[in-house]
Amino acid sequence: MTKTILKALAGETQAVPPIWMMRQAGRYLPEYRATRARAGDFLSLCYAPDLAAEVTLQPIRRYGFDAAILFADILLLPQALGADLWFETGEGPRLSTTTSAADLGRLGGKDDIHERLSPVYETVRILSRELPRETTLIGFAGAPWTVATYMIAGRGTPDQGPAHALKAADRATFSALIDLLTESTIEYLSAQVSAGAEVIKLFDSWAGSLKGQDFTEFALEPARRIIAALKDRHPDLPIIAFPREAGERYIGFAHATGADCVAIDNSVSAEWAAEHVQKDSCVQGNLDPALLVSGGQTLIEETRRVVRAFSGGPHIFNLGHGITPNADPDNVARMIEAVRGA
Ligand SMILES: Cc1c2[nH]c(c1CCC(=O)O)Cc1[nH]c(c(CCC(=O)O)c1C)Cc1[nH]c(c(CCC(=O)O)c1C)Cc1[nH]c(c(C)c1CCC(=O)O)C2
Repeated sequence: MTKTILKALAGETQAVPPIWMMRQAGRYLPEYRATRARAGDFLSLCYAPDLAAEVTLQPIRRYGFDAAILFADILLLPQALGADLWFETGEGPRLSTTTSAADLGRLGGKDDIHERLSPVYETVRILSRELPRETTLIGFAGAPWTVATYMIAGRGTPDQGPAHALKAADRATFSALIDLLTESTIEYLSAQVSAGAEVIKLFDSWAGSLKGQDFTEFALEPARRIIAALKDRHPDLPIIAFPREAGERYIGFAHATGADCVAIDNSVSAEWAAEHVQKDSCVQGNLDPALLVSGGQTLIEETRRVVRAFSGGPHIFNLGHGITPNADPDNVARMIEAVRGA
């Protein structure tokens, strides 16, 4: 039996699309909040393999999703390279900033990351033993540009201003940081695959703020390098790329990078993505996560609309971005019913 997610990634059109959800292990679930309280804080949860595996399994038990995504965070990699990382309650991540050649020189190299990240690999090993046979295990990392935006600013920013400023002022240092992240991401993801991850997803959450040649150089090209290196080491590995809010640049992204699937945010319509993106590859997406807060008949109709729009080709049902903490867990069940019963 081939798993439904792997069939979609191999290009198969299925009558009922497989389904999972970005941030499916998260604060909207009471059982997640309880395990997180046991761990103490978010980073302790990421580095405790038994508890990280437990929260990964919670949405699988509750909803029977077709895929589980490793519980970790894209900012563990900069921490493994030597950046300080902490989370301010209610505000989000904080990091020591990397904005000069001297800062870059203080970071470790691509082969120095594994000791710090070994608990993540252990989480993957536990999950590959404990997941149901039909469930696919997805590993992930942030794409170099997105991770760099946090390292340069030391926090999340609405417009990635500090990263754009460094790119303009000191392109050599900026490019060296992107290169270090590209090389380290290859090692990190390859270790996840060796530990048992069956699919890899590359999150470029801020790809949409790169325009023109910058998009080519800092979103497309690093993704291409990471995907080529991973497929060289693990020839059958399927890879999902998520250049969020890439708009027109979604077109041809799979072909140019070698990705097997492109995840689509909800700033474009499913009908547009079916016509322009799904013709080249599997697509994943793109229900508006806000519908899981508001629910009602609109949630059911929009869910059916996404399924219908993508029904002519390979499709993995998902949201356009992560589910939010204020979403209603019952709405998730209603959405799944609308996909599977549609
Ligand atoms: C930009 C980014 C980050 N992390 C991630 C991204 C890329 C995807 C995206 O755009 O959402 C990716 C991520 N973060 C998390 C996962 C786990 C797997 C999943 O369920 O999808 C994944 C794949 C757990 C998490 N990562 C985080 C949480 C919430 C932490 C908590 O429990 O308090 C979770 C479940 C924290 C986090 N981590 C990050 C931020 C900005 C925040 C704070 C925002 C928030 O609080 O929601 C960085």
